[in-house]
Amino acid sequence: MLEENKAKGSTENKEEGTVKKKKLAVVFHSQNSVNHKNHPLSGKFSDKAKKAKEQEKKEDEKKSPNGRPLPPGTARVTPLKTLNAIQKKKAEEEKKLEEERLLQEQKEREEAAKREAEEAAKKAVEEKAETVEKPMKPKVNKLSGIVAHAVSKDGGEKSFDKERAERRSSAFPKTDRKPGFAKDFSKDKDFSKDGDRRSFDGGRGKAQAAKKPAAQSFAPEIVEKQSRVKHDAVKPAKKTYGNKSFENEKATISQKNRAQRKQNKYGATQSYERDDQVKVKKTGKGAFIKPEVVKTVEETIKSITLPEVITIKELAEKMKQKSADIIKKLFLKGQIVTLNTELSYEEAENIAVEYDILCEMEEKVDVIAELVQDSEVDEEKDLEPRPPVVVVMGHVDHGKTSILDAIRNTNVTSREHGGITQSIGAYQVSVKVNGESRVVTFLDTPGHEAFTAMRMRGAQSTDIAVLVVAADDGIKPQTIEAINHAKAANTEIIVAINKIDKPTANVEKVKQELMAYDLVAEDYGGSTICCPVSAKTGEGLENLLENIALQADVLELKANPNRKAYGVVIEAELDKGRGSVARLLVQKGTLHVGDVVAVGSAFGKVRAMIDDKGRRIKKATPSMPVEILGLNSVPNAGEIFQVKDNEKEAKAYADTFVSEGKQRMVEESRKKVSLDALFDQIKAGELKDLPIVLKADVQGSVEAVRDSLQKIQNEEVQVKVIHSGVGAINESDINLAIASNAIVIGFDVKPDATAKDIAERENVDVRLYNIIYKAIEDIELAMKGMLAPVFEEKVIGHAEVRMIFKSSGVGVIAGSFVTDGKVQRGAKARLTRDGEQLFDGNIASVRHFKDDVKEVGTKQECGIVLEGYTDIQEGDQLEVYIMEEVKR
Ligand SMILES: Nc1nc2c(ncn2[C@@H]2O[C@H](COP(=O)(O)OP(=O)(O)OP(=O)(O)O)[C@@H](O)[C@H]2O)c(=O)[nH]1
Repeated sequence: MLEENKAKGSTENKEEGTVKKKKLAVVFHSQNSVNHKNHPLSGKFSDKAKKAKEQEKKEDEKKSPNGRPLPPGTARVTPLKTLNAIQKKKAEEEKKLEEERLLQEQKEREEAAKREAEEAAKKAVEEKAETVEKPMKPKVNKLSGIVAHAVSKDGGEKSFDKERAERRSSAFPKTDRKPGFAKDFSKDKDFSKDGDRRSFDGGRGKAQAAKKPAAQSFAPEIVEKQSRVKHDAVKPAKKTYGNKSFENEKATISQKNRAQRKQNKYGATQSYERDDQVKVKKTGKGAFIKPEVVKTVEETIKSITLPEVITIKELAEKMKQKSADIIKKLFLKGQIVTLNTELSYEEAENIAVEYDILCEMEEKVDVIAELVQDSEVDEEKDLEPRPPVVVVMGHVDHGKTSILDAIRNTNVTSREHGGITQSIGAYQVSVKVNGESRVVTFLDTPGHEAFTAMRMRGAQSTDIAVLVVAADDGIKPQTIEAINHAKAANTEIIVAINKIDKPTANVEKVKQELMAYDLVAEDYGGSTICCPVSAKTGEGLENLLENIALQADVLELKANPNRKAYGVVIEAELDKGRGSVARLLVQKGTLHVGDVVAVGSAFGKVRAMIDDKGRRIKKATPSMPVEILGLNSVPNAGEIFQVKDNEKEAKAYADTFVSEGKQRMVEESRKKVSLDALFDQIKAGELKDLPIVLKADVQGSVEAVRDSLQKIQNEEVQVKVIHSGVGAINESDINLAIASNAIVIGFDVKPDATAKDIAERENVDVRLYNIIYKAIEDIELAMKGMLAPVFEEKVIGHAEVRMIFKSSGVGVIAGSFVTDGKVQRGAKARLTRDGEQLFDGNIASVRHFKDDVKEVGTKQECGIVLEGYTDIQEGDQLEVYIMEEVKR
């Protein structure tokens, strides 16, 4: 109807003009008003109607819901059903809102995750590019691999989304997305952690989750740090929780406080956490945080190597500490030291231990020993039999030279005979053994010299020692010496019982005597080969040679001839016309003319080579003695020679030898065994045996002293008498002592002049005794480090008595004139009259005029009081001396 009126009015308006229009407007107004009687809702909103309605409502309220009037005094209430419905509706509305909000948040998170993934992908690509350029560190390698997997083009994103959805559904089960979620979320610590991480970091969570296993296997620290970083990094996101964020934040704060309390308790954690927090702030929300490898501080025990002696300064440098600190520490312990104070290894070790530093004793490399060592290792298949090298030893006049000559003369062919013009210290002979031609090399240097010199570098140059014993004389001191030399060098001994042509010869007696020296002849049940020979008649020589050859077979003497030559110098000299001449024994390989030889401090190219028959030869094979020309200087006998590739190499060898040799000489002179240093050497573990060379005036003494000495031993060291004999200490004894680093003990004997010279030069400790127990006591004390010092008399001046004074207080004063030197208080004096010594004792006091003085010098007058001696006369001579401690 309204529509109709509207249409009608508009038509009328159009038809009747403006006046009508006005009227119509009024009509329209009245007709459209709800107050108009024609209005369809007329009366509905009128005051009257309103009032009526209210009245009706009041009436209704007085009725029960089912329309019955309420009893007076009761009010109408909303039914429970209706209330429930209202609440349900409200809850549904709230739920709807909450779901919408969560959906919104989820959307936001997905977007954030996408951004993260993109960023991670970008980083991975960058890292990959870096790893292509540089060699990858393990950490980068693993991480880049993981990231690459997370963003791989095909399926990478897909699996990423899928995994993210899975994780989200597991991290946020739908039942948890309720209004109480935030509260529960914050209360549940474990869930809160994971939930935080998984829900807020989105894509990063995925990437990191993907990294996690790899990172764990790589270094647990990485994972720990990552989780902490992520946990903090998501904090700002919590604020987006709208009205729930407050509760969430409260939970975070309480969590933080708990962490803080924990941090305060453990300082280390505190600083660690703080560092991370700083990092989080820097990186900001949503940024990809590259996990850092936390360097594990491993407790490493430092160790240093120390020499036997070290200065404070050197020690500080080795320990990387300040010298001042060490000096201070020692000072506080009552030790006053300076930078240059030398410390023993033990002292230095004690200091180092205080700095938690372990010490090791510096191992001294014997450069020369290394240098002379044969660097080439011969294989068994390359070895070929070589002639034995034999040395002939024995007592004086027992026939050594005669035997050697006889062997040489009977074994050289007529062609060679005339050729023997010179001795080169060794020669070779051919022997027929069982119809087979065999060669034997003889060294014709005096036996013990050959041993001592050859043993200089520890080279075993001789294979067999022929001990010559005259059948008519038996074992003599030098025979024993020779036995001991051979034994000390571990050389096989073949006994040649010589002069069997003599009527007084007694072969059996010699064999019996030999038994005292552990040389038991085969026919006496032993293994020592004894060959009766006569150098004069030549009898038995063939048999001797055969036995030598057989013994060589037993010893299986072999060498590789196809390699660079290596051997030993037999002797060497400077020849006026030919320069340096060295006689060598080739032990391995083949020496050729033109080879460059290095031998000790000498070197040079072999210019010429001469054999034992004086012939020029081009090459020398194992066990061959040769004379070579061409060295730049004269080498020492016993020195090792080696063939080098070129002169430069040989020169370098020689240079090292010279420099090291000097150093070694200093050290060796210090290291020589002496009773004074014995204890230190034992303690340092340098000594296990104490070798002794014993000489006495009679055999009875030798045995008595030897037996007593050999009984001396303690836990660390044992006395070993390596040689004992009757007679003065000679050159040979000293040489043996040098070669074996032994102490020489003389009982009622003295060293001869040469022996004394060598002993002094070579620092050999020679001890002389005339009472057995004193010798034993000294060695025992030395082994315990308690050997008393030795004092030596030192004359300091002479005086002549010119006047006698008598004093009631001091007795007789010898008014004397000091002719030379000085007279010293506390010194000793010997008074002689007409060459006869009347007094030897202490000087009680020395006066100059009336004053007591410490000393009076040459050409001065003084008063001397002798302790306990008054029978002094004018003209008496006084020799003043002091007792000085001598270093032994
Ligand atoms: N009857 C006899 N005399 C011999 C024999 N061998 C050596 N002689 C003699 O013994 C003496 C010493 O001989 P050498 O060969 O000089 O003895 P050595 O051991 O070499 O002597 P040194 O070189 O001084 O150590 C000489 O007069 C030889 O003639 C032998 O078998 N029978």
